[in-house]
Amino acid sequence: MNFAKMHGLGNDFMVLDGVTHNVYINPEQIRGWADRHRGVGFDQMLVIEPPYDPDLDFHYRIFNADGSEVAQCGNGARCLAIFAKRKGLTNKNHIKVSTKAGKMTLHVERDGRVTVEMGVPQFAPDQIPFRANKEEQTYLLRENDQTLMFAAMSLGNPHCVLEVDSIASASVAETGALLATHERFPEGVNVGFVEYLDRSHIKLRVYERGVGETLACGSGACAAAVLGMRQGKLDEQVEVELPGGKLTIRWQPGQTVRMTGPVEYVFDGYLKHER
Ligand SMILES: N[C@H](CCC[C@H](N)C(=O)O)C(=O)O
Repeated sequence: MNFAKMHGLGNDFMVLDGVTHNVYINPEQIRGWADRHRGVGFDQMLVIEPPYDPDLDFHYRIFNADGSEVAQCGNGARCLAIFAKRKGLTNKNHIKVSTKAGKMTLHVERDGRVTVEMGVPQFAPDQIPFRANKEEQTYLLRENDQTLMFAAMSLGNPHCVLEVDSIASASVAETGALLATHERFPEGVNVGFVEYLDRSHIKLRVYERGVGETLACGSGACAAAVLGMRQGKLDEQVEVELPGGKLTIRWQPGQTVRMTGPVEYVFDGYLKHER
């Protein structure tokens, strides 16, 4: 089975062509291939498939390293656009795809970066989903001997974002693991830690559901920017500095979030794969 290894700011992917071939995978295989010592090694697996809808170009499926299937991956969407063009699956520069979350458009820019229309953010607790009595700008959660304050939303996948004075000293692993599996997030959650530099620049680290901390999280960058804008702390275009590099996020209330960033195509691989 052929695959491509790609990344967006170090958030790395094993990409499979499910358009030209039938791809048969299961969670146990995904976990094995995700292993960075015994397998290929990746944060997520992406599978591009034929569209379900005639006015779309492709459908795409996303699997975390733990084998869980999810509905949104911003860095992955950028890589998918470049993969589809490199493999000759399309010659378009504006590619319409669907995921479990809905429809997105991928715009391949002249400089090789890709802009993704990520969809309209959802803030209602039952849309995230997050167990809360009503929608708030920020929520408080008491756990052990600490009180955590965060904002929360969905972009087809759930995000909560905590403001910290310095992301360098943020307890990403501990607090990330605690929130990512907390009962008040019945489907889990991606946990962002944001440091505000000014009204158009933030620093961000993300503990991803189903993976752990990654070098970058596209939907997490969108969530941190949108939640900051919504709290009046950020302007409508924000540069998000992640450990792996920078993304540009643009949003206005009621509109789709737009994320722009780079893509790297690292290598083509082949896996001897018995079904
Ligand atoms: N871990 C995420 C999926 C991948 C998101 C991230 N890699 C991105 O670039 O958006 C989740 O379980 O919702």
